[in-house]
Amino acid sequence: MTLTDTNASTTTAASARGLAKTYGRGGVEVHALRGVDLDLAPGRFTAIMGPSGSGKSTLMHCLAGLDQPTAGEVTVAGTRLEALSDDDLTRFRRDHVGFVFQAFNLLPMLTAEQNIWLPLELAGRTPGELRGRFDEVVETLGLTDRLGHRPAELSGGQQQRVAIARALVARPAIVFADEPTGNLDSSASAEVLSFLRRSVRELGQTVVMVTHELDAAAYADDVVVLADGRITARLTEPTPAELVAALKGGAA
Ligand SMILES: Nc1ncnc2c1ncn2[C@@H]1O[C@H](COP(=O)(O)OP(=O)(O)OP(=O)(O)O)[C@@H](O)[C@H]1O
Repeated sequence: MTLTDTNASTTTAASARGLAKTYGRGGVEVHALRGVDLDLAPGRFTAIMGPSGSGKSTLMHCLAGLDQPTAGEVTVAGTRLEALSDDDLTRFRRDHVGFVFQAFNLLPMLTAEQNIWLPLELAGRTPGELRGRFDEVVETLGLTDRLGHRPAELSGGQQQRVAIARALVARPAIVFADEPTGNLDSSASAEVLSFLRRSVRELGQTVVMVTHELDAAAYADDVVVLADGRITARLTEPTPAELVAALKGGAA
């Protein structure tokens, strides 16, 4: 296995214990998470699935340090997030967490290569130390001959691959992908998912993806199913039938 983050805990890339998140107060409380325990092993591709409103985004945001849980603990790359100040948390996310969103969020006036380097430049890191990693990521994502193109000159799938390269280049302990194929047609989705899969297999990257799509979840090693703020199933390389049964809340 090629683990790429030296700070990562040897057993989990990220974990949650007793995670709860309640929005609002008084008579209008919404219990988005109701006690979630989860361990995400390094070098694996995990899909988080469940009905609309089941807590998928809230779980991802708490794991990524973008939202604070009401109760419970989150550990990423061996660091307890609740122990960090706001500034330290921002720095921690920048150095250890990668994000891929449904909207590609590329800057239109920059080339693919400039978009990939931008977060590192903003963080004051020099390309020198990461040149080899850049080449490896670009090769894995099939972008070598697209680096000089601006986003408007790339297909949707290629733009999302640039966004994934941008998330991977700093060697994050974990990459969170929120509906990464939500804006893509089915062939571009398949292309993006297979490259995401390659980044797990070939670069040892840990990836967590929220998705509604059964086809997308089929690329993952592990699937976590949420319903009403609780984990109702954890499946490893499920068959489509097992996945459908778990999503319906029945026994697989
Ligand atoms: N900022 C907020 N304020 C109040 N309630 C919220 C807030 N964010 C989420 N919720 C509520 O928490 C619950 C879980 O929301 P969450 O977005 O995590 O679900 P989800 O599974 O990601 O849904 P979807 O698949 O529709 O994106 C929902 O009932 C939602 O309305």
